[in-house]
Amino acid sequence: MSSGLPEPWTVRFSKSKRREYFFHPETKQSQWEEPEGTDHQQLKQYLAEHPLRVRCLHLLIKHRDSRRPASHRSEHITLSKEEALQELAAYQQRLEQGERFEDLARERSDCSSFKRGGDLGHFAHGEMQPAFESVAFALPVGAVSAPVETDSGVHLIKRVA
Ligand SMILES: O=C(O)CN(Cc1ccccc1)C(=O)c1nc(-c2ccccc2)[nH]c1C(=O)O
Repeated sequence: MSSGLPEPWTVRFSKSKRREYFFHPETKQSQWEEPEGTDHQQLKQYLAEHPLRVRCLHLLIKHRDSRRPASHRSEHITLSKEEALQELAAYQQRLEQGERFEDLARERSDCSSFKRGGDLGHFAHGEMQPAFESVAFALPVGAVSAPVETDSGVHLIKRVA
């Protein structure tokens, strides 16, 4: 679907100003106003279907091959990736049985976000590891991912906004 922006303009999210801005990848020009010739209605429709940022919870289980195999739970994580995936599958079942994602993340996540029930807040493209980002942005609001592997470990991701 077209963004309604004249080529090759793109739309990005400014974290500092917490709003979208427009960027021309060739001239490197950026501006707050919609570029000349933008189809405003099409841009609004596009942004409704292609959010510039999402908000997710996640439950991270680290293993011995994680980039930093340590967390608030263990100074030296020796779990294999296989064992971590098996543990994650058990958490998927508990979610399917109705337990709250936040409670399970608080109970088990190796990420420092455990104390916030796994809440990572809002993030835009380019802020998370690629595998994490692509799954997070593809999730419908309210949905939980299948296990996702990153350099940090293995994750379940729930999109909340
Ligand atoms: O990968 C590394 O070298 C170390 N990290 C990165 C990190 C460390 C502390 C805070 C946030 C991210 C982690 O292992 C890590 N990654 C995450 C993470 C990964 C994907 C999405 C959100 C958080 N959390 C943690 C953590 O310890 O708390």
